[in-house]
Amino acid sequence: MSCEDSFSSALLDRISFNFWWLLLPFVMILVVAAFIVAFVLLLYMISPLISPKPLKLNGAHVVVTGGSSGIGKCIAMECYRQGAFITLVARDEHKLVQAKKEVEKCAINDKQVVLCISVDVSKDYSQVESVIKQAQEKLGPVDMLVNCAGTAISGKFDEVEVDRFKRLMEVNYLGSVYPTRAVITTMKERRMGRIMFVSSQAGQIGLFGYTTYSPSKFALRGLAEALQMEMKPYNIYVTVAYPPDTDTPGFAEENKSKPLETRLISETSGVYQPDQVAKVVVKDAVQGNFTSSVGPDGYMLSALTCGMSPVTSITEGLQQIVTMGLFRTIALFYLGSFDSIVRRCMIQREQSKASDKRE
Ligand SMILES: NC(=O)C1=CN([C@@H]2O[C@H](COP(=O)(O)OP(=O)(O)OC[C@H]3O[C@@H](n4cnc5c(N)ncnc54)[C@H](OP(=O)(O)O)[C@@H]3O)[C@@H](O)[C@H]2O)C=CC1
Ligand SMILES: CCCCCCCCCCCCCCCC(=O)[C@@H](N)CO
Repeated sequence: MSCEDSFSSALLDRISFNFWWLLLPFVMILVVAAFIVAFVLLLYMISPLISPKPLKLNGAHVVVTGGSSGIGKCIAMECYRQGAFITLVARDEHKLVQAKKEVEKCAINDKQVVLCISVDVSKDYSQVESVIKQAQEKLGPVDMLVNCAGTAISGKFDEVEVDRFKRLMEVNYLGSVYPTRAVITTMKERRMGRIMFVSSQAGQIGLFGYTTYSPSKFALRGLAEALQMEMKPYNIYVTVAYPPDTDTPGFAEENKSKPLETRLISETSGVYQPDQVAKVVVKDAVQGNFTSSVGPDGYMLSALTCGMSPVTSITEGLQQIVTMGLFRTIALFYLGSFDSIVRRCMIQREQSKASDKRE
């Protein structure tokens, strides 16, 4: 190799070496950009998980529709025990007066007041609006609205009277829309508030015998999700409660005409006491949790059916991510057992029909 050759190859090495160094700033920019993107993504993931500030029930005005009986009455009592002022809304005045006495027994100071208002929440919006106005004039703006007025009917799809489908949508769905509409403007102005919708486990799964009832409870979830997205910037938090079978006058009434299949399937989840249910759902609403469920089956159902519903804590989000597949596996077994209940009931009925004919 000549002297000249070795000189030019050294020069070439130098040039290529410098070329790589030239890339370094670009690489650094890329790394920084990647970090920024990852950070922004993380912020996006975390931002819906930030928990709201809990509502102080002491001195707050809580309106409970369906507050004269069952779950609603227990919710009113639970809030009263925490120092709230209560408006009970229902139709029957006699039941309202009785409930007022029971709620008053839970007082923790002598300033607390229970107001009763008799109105049908499902019929006329202007009526609902005017009674809410009355309540606000007496006890101040509503801090929390609990939509608990509702009825359950069970029966086979082709045996339920046709007008019941409309009636249940009126009571359970519109009966929650109207009071919510009546309180929301003031809540938006005050940049605070809580709205609770009392759905049901039958608002998470459609079961035999609930073709009238389930849709009216599923509807509440759609309303709640859309409303929550609109209301979050105003610091208003929406909660959907999904109680299991609960020992109330309404439940006793429903049981009188419940198909055997519905009874057997529902037994999977057991019967709870209304004060147990009230404690859980009030706590969730105060914390601003979007979903409120009761009992282990309730917990599994809520994780399984979370879909695109809002999350209110990091643990809730993580639990959903981790448990969903497992719960779906468990759910397949439940679904299998429900199918077999339905099949067995049908075979039994056909056998007893056949033996009746023979006699
Ligand atoms: N008990 C259970 O197993 C479960 C119940 N739920 C839901 O919880 C809620 C309460 O149930 P529960 O406590 O058992 O029921 P109850 O029948 O014991 O109480 C229902 C309450 O709602 C009121 N109400 C009914 N219709 C209207 C109306 N049109 N306008 C105003 N008030 C009305 C009733 O008073 P009045 O009749 O005087 O108007 C009563 O205060 C319902 O929405 C129900 O679907 C959910 C899951 C399980
Ligand atoms: C992992 C998956 C777990 C699945 C568990 C399924 C349990 C099903 C039980 C359904 C009970 C229906 C309650 C209806 C209550 C109601 O709203 C009426 N009683 C009103 O009066």
